[in-house]
Parts: sequence; C-alpha cells; structure tokens
Amino acid sequence: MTADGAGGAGEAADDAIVRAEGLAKTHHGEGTPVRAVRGVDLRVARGEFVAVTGPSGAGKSTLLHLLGGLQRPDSGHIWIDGRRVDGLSEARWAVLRRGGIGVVFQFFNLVSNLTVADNIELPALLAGMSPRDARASRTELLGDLGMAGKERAMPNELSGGEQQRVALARALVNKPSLLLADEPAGSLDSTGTREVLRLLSRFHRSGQTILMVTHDARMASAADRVISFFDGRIADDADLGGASASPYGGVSGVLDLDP
Ligand SMILES: Nc1ncnc2c1ncn2[C@@H]1O[C@H](COP(=O)(O)OP(=O)(O)OP(=O)(O)O)[C@@H](O)[C@H]1O
Repeated sequence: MTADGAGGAGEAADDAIVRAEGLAKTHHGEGTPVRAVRGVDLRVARGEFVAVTGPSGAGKSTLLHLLGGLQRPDSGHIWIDGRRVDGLSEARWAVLRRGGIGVVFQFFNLVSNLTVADNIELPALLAGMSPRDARASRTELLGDLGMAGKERAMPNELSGGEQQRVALARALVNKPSLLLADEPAGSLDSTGTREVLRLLSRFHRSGQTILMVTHDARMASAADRVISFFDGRIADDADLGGASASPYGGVSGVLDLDP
C-alpha cells in the first residue's frame, strides 16, 4: 500500500474519479439505528454523469455525504482520483472539497452576510485563483444560470430557486474534478430545472464528472448512467449509452417540462 493508502497493482491505470468498496453507514439517531448504506461498491469513471435515484429514505443522500466526506463510513473504503480518502481528517476533507470536489446539497448553505458575487468567488479565492479570474468565472456562471444582474444581492433577497443556482455556481467555480449534487434542482420550477440541467449537461460535455442524487426522472435521464438505490444498496445500475451527449439528455422530450 502506498503512503496515501491507495494500494494495489494497476491503481495508476484506473481512470476512476470515485471508487468505493464495501461502504456501510448506520445512523444512530433517536430510536432504532438505521442502516442507511449497506455495503456499496461503486466506480465512477472520469467524465461520467451518474444519477442516483430511489425512494425516499433509501440512503442516497447518506451515500453522497460519505463520498463528500461530510459523514464517515462505519466500514469500507473510498478513493477519489486514485487517492484513498476515507481516513482523512476533517481539515483534509475540507481542502479536498475546496479544490477537487464541488458539493451542492438540498440546503444551499450560502453565507448569509456575503453578496451573491462574494459567495461564488470565495471558494475560488480560497483555492488560490486570482481575483480577476474568480470574477470572470463568477460572471460566466451567473450568466449561464440566468442570474446576471444579481451579483450584489444578498442571499435572503433571493428566491429558493435563485439561492439553489448560486449554490451550484459556487460548487462549480473551481472547476472541480468531481461534482456531487443532491437534488440540485430540488426547489426549482420547470424553467429553473431546465437551466440547471442545461448547465450540468454543458459542464458534463466539457469533461465534468457528476454524481447527482435526484427524484426527478427528467433530471436522471440527462445522465449517462442511472443507479437505482434501494434499502441502502445498489439495486440496478443502468448505462444509458451516453444520453447526455445531447444538450437535453438522450430521452426525447426530457426538457419538455412545462405542462
Ligand atoms: N443524521 C441522521 N440520523 C439518523 N437517521 C438518519 C440521519 N440521516 C439519515 N437518516 C436516516 O437514514 C435513512 C436514509 O436517509 P437518506 O437521507 O440517506 O435517504 P435518501 O434516499 O436520501 O432520502 P430522501 O430521498 O428522502 O432524501 C432514512 O431512514 C433517514 O431517516
């Protein structure tokens, strides 16, 4: 095993951005412990767009939290970009999320006393981007998300959907090798969903690896691959054959969201 724990012959040839083996997590809240993730093996190749779907309570968000270092597995191993990460400290996970992993969750977690512009630029500046490049990147992302002109707004002046888009822009500003997204259009109307989907598809076409949890079949059908999660396990893993090569996903009418 190497110093960072990524051992084994052939490791260097593995183009997986994410690899997990035997991942398990039980939540000990009030009442009976919940076995949310029960032995998951997963491999996401560089450049893939993977959707994770499944019923409420299946463990999808827990899986994403484990892969983003926001919760710790009880057992199993995780590699990100070939590097073993399940033993990393909180601080090292934070560094990884700042640089290599963009995370956008259902709750936007924007900094309430910073403007939209500052919320998006902050992670870029923390990762060492020049103020000029951070500003340019922020302007492009806000334009793509239909939010140009909202730079100086405070998060509490935005609708939920707008906050969601700012959170997505913030997650993408550092061009992370992996985007983890939990219901990235969860609170958006059909127009907002369409914008987010278009943006995700565009980033994916330019090489962005995306692992997205969604309840929305329209969102899922934009992915290359759909994993059905059930009772803490992968119940099905279907390759859609590069569906997202089309800007609107591979399923006819996927973006025909309006009633
Ligand atoms: N912090 C926690 N403490 C206790 N139980 C938890 C905790 N987080 C999740 N759970 C439980 O673990 C199970 C899986 O939850 P999780 O949020 O991962 O499922 P999900 O598939 O993402 O659901 P949803 O689609 O409703 O978001 C559920 O039964 C949930 O109640």
